This record gives sequence, structure tokens and C-alpha cells, in this order.
Amino acid sequence: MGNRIPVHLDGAFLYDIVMEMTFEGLRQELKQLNLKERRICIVTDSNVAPLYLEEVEGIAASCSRETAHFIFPAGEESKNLDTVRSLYETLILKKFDRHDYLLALGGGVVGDLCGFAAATYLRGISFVQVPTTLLSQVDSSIGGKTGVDFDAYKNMVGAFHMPKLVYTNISALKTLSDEQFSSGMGEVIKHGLIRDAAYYKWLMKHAPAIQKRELAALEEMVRVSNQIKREIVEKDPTEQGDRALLNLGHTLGHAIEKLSDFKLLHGHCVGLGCISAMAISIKRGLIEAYELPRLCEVMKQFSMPLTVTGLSADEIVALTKNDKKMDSGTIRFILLEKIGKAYVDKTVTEAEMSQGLLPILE
Ligand SMILES: NC(=O)c1ccc[n+]([C@@H]2O[C@H](COP(=O)([O-])OP(=O)(O)OC[C@H]3O[C@@H](n4cnc5c(N)ncnc54)[C@H](O)[C@@H]3O)[C@@H](O)[C@H]2O)c1
Ligand SMILES: O=C(O)C(=O)C[C@@H](O)[C@H](O)[C@H](O)COP(=O)(O)O
Ligand SMILES: [Zn+2]
Repeated sequence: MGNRIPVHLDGAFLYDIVMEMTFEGLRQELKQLNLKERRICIVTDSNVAPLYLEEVEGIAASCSRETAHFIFPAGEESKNLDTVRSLYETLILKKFDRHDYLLALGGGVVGDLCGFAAATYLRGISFVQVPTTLLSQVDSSIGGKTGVDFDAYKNMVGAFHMPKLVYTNISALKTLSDEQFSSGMGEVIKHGLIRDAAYYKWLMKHAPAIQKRELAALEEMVRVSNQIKREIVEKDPTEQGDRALLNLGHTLGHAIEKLSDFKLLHGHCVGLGCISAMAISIKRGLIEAYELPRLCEVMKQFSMPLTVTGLSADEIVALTKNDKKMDSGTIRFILLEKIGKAYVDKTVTEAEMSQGLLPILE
């Protein structure tokens, strides 16, 4: 495969996304970053550490002056300022300076939190993303959106801070649970819906191979999703315009995620939000009604939930007021113009959102 996707900003090279089947290639990539005189702190969680920390820290040690690691309890519940504070304490204790590096080894929680610490420690140090979940390999490791949750607000505190490298070992997905794999498919389906109808069709056709985690299918899927995300973030790195399209399914999805106390996974909530966004788009006559059962069928093939229990439309809609896509009191909602093309709509009403939620509420 073409295993290297360069990301640019204003035409200048920024960093590579490298896709491999082992961690070994990370050695060469870190060497290229010239870290012989630098320290590297590997940030990871309690599930990933026993699986991959030893190998990755060994590689990092061979390319740097010194390594350290910071392990926090796995899960969205840790994505907060308390964990960031503990990480700052570790970095201060180990005397990390402005030239040293952080390395995020794990899923989107690790990447978002580590990236935010890198953006803010000493007013910003460098970091590398080594994503190990499907969701982080296809979406969260790319584009430099970093941050943590704050009280009732998802991703409320954050910064744009670009990594120096994204190194993806696709074979690390073999240890991922079925549930987490299925969650990652929420962002994958989103990529097809917003940007690439042919990719959406390809996902339907290759669902059995993807579900069996056949490496060739996974390689192709990670590559295409990475290209879609790269193209969007290159054009609009700080979400002044089209980057907001990556939020398809997120306005309602984030509200559902929070109301479930993070028991429902991010990608699953995005999938539910995509069903609602599609229902609104159909109601407005933008796309054909048969697309909704078709989307549900795709999601079913990837073992994604199609409904949610115990939540009301009113409480979900009320929580969308916390969304960062609010613009002077108006929500910037992402709708579908057709499969493969999304747009930002500022006219979606609370009544439309409530109606759009009907297909997913039990
Ligand atoms: N910054 C962005 O652009 C962006 C994009 C999408 C999502 N996100 C954020 O990403 C987070 C979700 O990320 P996630 O789904 O990766 O969750 P996660 O980081 O919590 O990882 C999911 C679980 O899988 C475990 N795990 C990770 N890699 C593993 C492996 N290879 N084998 C076995 N277990 C493994 C983790 O320990 C965790 O328990 C959310 O907080 C979401 O808001 C950010
Ligand atoms: O990269 C982006 O831009 C995204 O919006 C990707 C989303 O999948 C992701 O969940 C992101 O963290 C959402 O960010 P938010 O700032 O809208 O909460
Ligand atoms: Zn997301």
C-alpha cells in the first residue's frame, strides 16, 4: 500500500501519517525526527500499557536520550483536567523541557489528552501520535484537535496542536475488543457519508471482510479514511469552515454520549447521530427515504446500536445547547445534501431535532 500520507499546512509539509503492520518502523520515523538529545514521555492508559508499552518504550529509548511513561486509568472518565494535571506533575518532576516530546500510545482518549498536555505544557511542546484503536487510527490522531471534557461539556477545553508524526500500526487492532472496533466504524461511516459515496458503497460491499478484520480490508479502509480526513484538515485546520463537516452526527451524538454517562461509546453515539441527521435531511427532501434503512443496515453489519433506551428527545435536544458549534445562539448542524456530500445548516430547529431523534429512541 502507499503507506505514507503527508499532511500540509498552507502548502508546507507538516507531518506524515505512516501506516504499517508492526511498531518496528516507528524506530526509523523517530530517528528522522532527530531526538537523540531529547526525552520522550509515553502517555498511555491502563489497558494499552500491558499490551504495547514495553515494545514502544524500547523503540523510543533507542532513539532518544531518556524515556519516561505516564499511565492513567482507561476510559472517557479520565479525559479531564485532573489527569492532565497529574501528567504535568510527572513532566515537571522528570524535568521535561521545551525540546522534549510526548508520545500518545492508545486510543482517542489518550491522543486528545496527551495532545492537549503537549499544547499547553511550557506553552507547547512536540508530540507524536501512535493510535491503537480503530477510531483513533481513522480519525482522532489526525488534524491536531486536542482537548478534554469539562463538567457536563464534551471536549470543552482544548487547543489545535499538530503532531510531528502519526504512526499507525494496523495490526494493533487485533487486540481491540469487538465493541471498540464497532465504535470506530461510526467515524468510518461518517467519512463516507460526508465526502465519498463510492467509499460508503465499498464499506457495504466489504463489511464481512472488515468485520473479520482481514488486514487487506483494514489497510484500505484506514488509508481511505485518512485521505478523507487529511484533505479536510489541510483545507481548514482550525475549523473556520468545512472542517465542521467532520461533526456529522456529533451534535446529537455528543449529547447522547454525555447523557449515557459515557457508557455508550463515542463512535456508536456518532452513528446514532448520523441516523438522526439523515432523518432530518430526508424530511427536508434532500435525500431519498430509502437511504435511512440502508444506513441502518450498514450499521447493523458493523454491530453498531441503532437505538438508545431511557433517554428522551427533550433532554437530548436541551443538551445540544452545550455544543461548541453554537454560533450566537444558533446551532451549526451538519446535514446531508446527498450521500457523499454534507453541509453546515444554521436553520435546524429544536422540533426538527426532536423529530430526527424518533428513529433512534426506544
Ligand atoms: N481529536 C479528534 O479529532 C477526535 C476524533 C474522534 C474522536 N475523538 C475522541 O476520541 C475518544 C474516543 O476514542 P477511542 O474510541 O479510541 O476510545 P479510547 O481511547 O477510550 O479507547 C477505547 C478502549 O480501547 C482500549 N484500547 C486502545 N487500544 C487498544 C488495543 N489495540 N487493544 C486493546 N484495547 C485497546 C483503551 O484502553 C480503551 O479502553 C473520545 O473522547 C472522542 O471524543 C477525538
Ligand atoms: O477532527 C475534527 O474536526 C472532528 O470533528 C472529528 C470528530 O470525530 C471528533 O469527535 C472531534 O473531537 C469533535 O470535536 P468537537 O470539538 O466538535 O467536540
Ligand atoms: Zn468523533
